[in-house]
Amino acid sequence: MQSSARDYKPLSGKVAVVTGASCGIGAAISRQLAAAGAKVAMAARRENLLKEIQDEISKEGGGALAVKCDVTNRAEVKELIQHTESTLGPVDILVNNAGIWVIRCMKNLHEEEWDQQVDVNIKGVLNCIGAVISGMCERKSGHIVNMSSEYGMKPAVGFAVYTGSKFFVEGMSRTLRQEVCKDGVRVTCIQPGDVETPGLATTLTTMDDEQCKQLYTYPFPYPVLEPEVIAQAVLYAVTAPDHVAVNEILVQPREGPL
Ligand SMILES: NC(=O)C1=CN([C@@H]2O[C@H](COP(=O)(O)OP(=O)(O)OC[C@H]3O[C@@H](n4cnc5c(N)ncnc54)[C@H](OP(=O)(O)O)[C@@H]3O)[C@@H](O)[C@H]2O)C=CC1
Ligand SMILES: CC(=O)[C@H](N)C(=O)O
Repeated sequence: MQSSARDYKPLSGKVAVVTGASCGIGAAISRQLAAAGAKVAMAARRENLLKEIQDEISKEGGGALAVKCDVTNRAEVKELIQHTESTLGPVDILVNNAGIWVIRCMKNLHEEEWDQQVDVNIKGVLNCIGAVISGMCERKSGHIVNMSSEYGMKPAVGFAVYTGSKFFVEGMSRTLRQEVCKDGVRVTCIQPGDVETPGLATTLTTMDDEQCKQLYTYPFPYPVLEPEVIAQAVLYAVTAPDHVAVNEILVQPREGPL
């Protein structure tokens, strides 16, 4: 291969923000966007983990910025975007990846867990979109990638509030897409099935709900997805030609279809 083709970076000159970038899927997305040439602002609460990934990306010759940010805090999200834009430039790509879940049936009331999932998975996504959407529309260019789930399309015992939050992400994204498509802005939902991440391992190994324990085993009886597979899906969507909208990508383990 000629060196010019080998060195081609499809996201060169682009600025991306990835939330929930300190581990799991968000870390993989940050690495792949940076490898594709984007300058990536990585947001999460655990700054030490973000800094480690930032160093790793820098050593590979990429550009990354670690920003401590809790997506449930609207003021912090606005600061995240302001800091990114003053340091790296206007945001071209927002990846709303931060998300949490608790595996517990609703009848075993833990209302504070419901609030936490709504705060991160719904309000956190809205906070981030709110901080970038008008700028994208003014610039007539932008891409919002929302991390949904296969559970944004089907029920799952023990995941009621989580599935509700991902159904919200799906519905909101469809309408937002219609509102901003003529402003040059694209909205993509990624719908992963089970992905091997710290979040998945922790929630499945610590769940104490008896009904759920009968249903879910860990490790899985078949190979699940690596975070890099989901990062590739994001990369595919954000590198499509400008007039092409990759609106949804459902990626599941072969043995775990809908
Ligand atoms: N793993 C899976 O099987 C699947 C995951 N998904 C979705 O993918 C996304 C990532 O999941 P996954 O990588 O597995 O999860 P992990 O639990 O492994 O990672 C979650 C990430 O979100 C961050 N985060 C959590 N709360 C906040 C907050 N309040 N503010 C900012 N960042 C936050 C965490 O960082 P920190 O703690 O440092 O803040 C961490 O970086 C989620 O939206 C999830 O719903 C969808 C389908 C399947
Ligand atoms: C969080 C999960 O456990 C999950 N499999 C999903 O979102 O699809």
